[in-house]
Amino acid sequence: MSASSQAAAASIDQHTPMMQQFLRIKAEHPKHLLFYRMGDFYELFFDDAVRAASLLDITLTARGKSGGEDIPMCGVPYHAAESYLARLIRKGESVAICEQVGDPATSKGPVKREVVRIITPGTLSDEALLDQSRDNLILAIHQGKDSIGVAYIELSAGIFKVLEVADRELLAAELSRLQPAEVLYAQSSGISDLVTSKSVRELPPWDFEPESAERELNRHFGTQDLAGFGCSELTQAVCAAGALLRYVKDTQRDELTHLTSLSHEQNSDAVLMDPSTRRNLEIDINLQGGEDNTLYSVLNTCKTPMGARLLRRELLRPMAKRPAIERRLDALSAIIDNMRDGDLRLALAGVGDMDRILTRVALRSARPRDLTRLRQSLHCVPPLQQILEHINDSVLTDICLNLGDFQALRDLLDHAIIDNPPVVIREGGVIAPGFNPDLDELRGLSTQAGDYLLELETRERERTGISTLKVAYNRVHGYYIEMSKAQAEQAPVDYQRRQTLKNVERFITPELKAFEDKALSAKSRALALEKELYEEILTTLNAELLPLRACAEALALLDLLACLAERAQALRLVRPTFGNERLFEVNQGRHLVVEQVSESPFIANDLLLNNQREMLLITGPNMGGKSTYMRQIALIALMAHVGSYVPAEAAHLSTIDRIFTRIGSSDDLAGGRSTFMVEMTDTANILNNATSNSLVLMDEIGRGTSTFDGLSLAWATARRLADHIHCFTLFSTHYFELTELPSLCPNMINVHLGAQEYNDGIVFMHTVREGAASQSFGLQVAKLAGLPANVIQAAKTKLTELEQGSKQTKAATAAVYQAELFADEASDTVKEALQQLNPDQMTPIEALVALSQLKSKLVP
Ligand SMILES: Nc1ncnc2c1ncn2[C@@H]1O[C@H](COP(=O)(O)OP(=O)(O)OP(=O)(O)O)[C@@H](O)[C@H]1O
Repeated sequence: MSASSQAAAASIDQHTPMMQQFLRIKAEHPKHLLFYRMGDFYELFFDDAVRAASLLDITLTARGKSGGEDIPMCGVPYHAAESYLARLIRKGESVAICEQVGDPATSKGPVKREVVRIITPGTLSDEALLDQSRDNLILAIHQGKDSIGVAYIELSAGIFKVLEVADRELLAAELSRLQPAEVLYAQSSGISDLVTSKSVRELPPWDFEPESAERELNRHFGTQDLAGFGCSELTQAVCAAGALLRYVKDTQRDELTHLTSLSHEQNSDAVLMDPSTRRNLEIDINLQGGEDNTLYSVLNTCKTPMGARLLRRELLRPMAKRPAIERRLDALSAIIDNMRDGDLRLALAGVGDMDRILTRVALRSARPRDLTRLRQSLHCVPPLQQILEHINDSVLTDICLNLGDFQALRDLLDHAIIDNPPVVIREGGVIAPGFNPDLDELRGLSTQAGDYLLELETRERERTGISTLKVAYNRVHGYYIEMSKAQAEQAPVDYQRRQTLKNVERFITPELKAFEDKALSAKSRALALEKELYEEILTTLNAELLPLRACAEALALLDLLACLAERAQALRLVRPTFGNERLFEVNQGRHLVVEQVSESPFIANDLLLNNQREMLLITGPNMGGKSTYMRQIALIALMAHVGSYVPAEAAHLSTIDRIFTRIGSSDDLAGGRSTFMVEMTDTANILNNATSNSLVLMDEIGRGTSTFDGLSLAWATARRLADHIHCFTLFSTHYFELTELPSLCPNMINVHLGAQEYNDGIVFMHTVREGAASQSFGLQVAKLAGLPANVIQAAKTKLTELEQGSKQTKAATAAVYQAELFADEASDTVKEALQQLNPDQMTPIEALVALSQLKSKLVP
């Protein structure tokens, strides 16, 4: 039996009143670690203590007894709680923060305590707990009959969105894009296998009930129905959104007024990519799971964390609609043509993480330094507007408008908050002098105290004749007059003993006591007033939350555009053009990431895909550059759809709806799928879902199984894509048999990556040329890789043997084919005779004789 169940079993009355209070509160939060505030510590008891002590590697002790057993306990200091919380949350735990809310002075029994907030991995807003480079989402899923509803909230940025997907595949794609920190779904809804987040919560099914979900959302937004958000038809998504909103409100113990709207993410607005495509293209995470050498790492030079997070979001969900893409491209061109990216970036450098600061303002947990960073960000606005006013572009004009005019707020923050305030308001010293006359007066009393105390000290030294006498102050005992033990006997009669230490005695006099009362009350009144003023400033900011939020969004977008403009120039990128005709033409395209990391110069290559050339069959030696070429094409398409310039001399394309990739082979052992199974699942997904507007990359499919099986599967897949789906496809293969396909399918074209033999070795040209490769160079590449010479020699001998065998197999296949032609009439003797023939070892005369003998058997 666990410790807390033991406690529960033991009658609650057997516990101390404090422990009774703890158990009552804990019973309401069985799934959270309860941080129970006791003075300067948060303490944890029973199972919570055992769990937290092991997760945090802190000492587990005991406090009191329950049912005769010690009660396990551990604690963390209140002032350092954040770092402990961060560690627990990173491990997927949720923590209920229970504070003392009553006044200890007037409380009978234990002081009143309440859970004021529940911190869960998906509902973070504290700066110390958040990773500034990525969104932190909480997401809810509701499985309906025909579709799956998804809702997610990014609390720290005030984002609330819904979407619906048709099936589990698309749900997996969205989960891999959004990477939620916490996921909610209804018990036994059958989707748990798709969710990989560390923190998942199963809620009772009735939390997702449609009517109450709609009511909850309408009440929150003050709306009659959800049509204004374009969500009235989205039953499943609304169920998910209702459950999600209720959960987040419950954990935050807040009305979340900063979540001001709900928006519908339409699938048709975005270029969709499934999880393996995102992984294969190494968009923001490389194949090893790190962040370096990814498209995001090469493109991200944003000046603000908001801009960087927006860039990541956009790369994972590029735009699918041409007008939206072109608006973005126009804005980018306008910045580049006016050469203003440098100025913009300079001005943006002072902008802080305003998005997240505003959420803390809304939740009233903003700290003094949040306000100074907000002030600094608002000061960056006018110079940015000045730059933007000179550029003629509709997106930039909108940004300029949305940046807003916050003169009054700027002035308020300038006057209200000192330059470098302390971290927290608790000890005061945050509100600037001159902001509030009452505060100045109260503070004056404390400051004048310094002069008064000096004067008192001189006076008392003279009166007592003790020249080493000191007047001082400490937090526990207040003001005192101190002298050595030996001198204490000369203390006047009005000196009352306050504290005795080893070598000194401390006294208080009636005069000093009267002063202390006045000074201390001035100090505490000043502190109370300061807190009041701080709250008022938060209220003033909250009244402007909507325009401030719009300003933060505009800053993020501007940062993104300035970053893309800077990258376009630094990396020699070009503006892509979009047309209505199906086309994908690239002149001298490059792979940005390979180009950055490679020491040798990158060889640029062309591409042409159109209605007549829908599929490229790519052959060439290992290491020739097939995968690089295919990925570079997909990345160019992706960047163009983000509205970015692309690495090429020119690029003309039409919009695409999805990018699919079947690249490389990795086992999914955890998911119980072998390499070949993963390969075939990916292929099935492509064949089932690709449309004529999709871009498909197929890298060497079929290599995970036996040659004939693999060849047949690759053959049939290529034909399906070219004959029926008509998507733009890049299909690389080592099966030379496939290079015959273009003679059957006119929309397929052979291209190859060049290589040349040189002194028994190989030189890769990395250039893409029309036509099929003539040989595979496998052994040369193996030699290059350092395979021992004797192994290479043995492989050569075997290769010759196999090539011989293959010729015979081909001849035998032809013979069988012939036999089948005559199958109806052919007697068993003919079949037998055919099987015994070995055309490779026959002279022409022997062949002729055999032929005439066969004929005589068939046609007597
Ligand atoms: N266009 C290029 N310019 C310069 N270097 C390149 C180019 N393309 C590829 N490379 C280099 O060649 C290496 C091999 O490329 P890649 O993996 O694309 O070959 P591959 O043909 O797909 O090989 P395999 O068939 O073994 O999978 C890359 O790591 C890169 O360093």
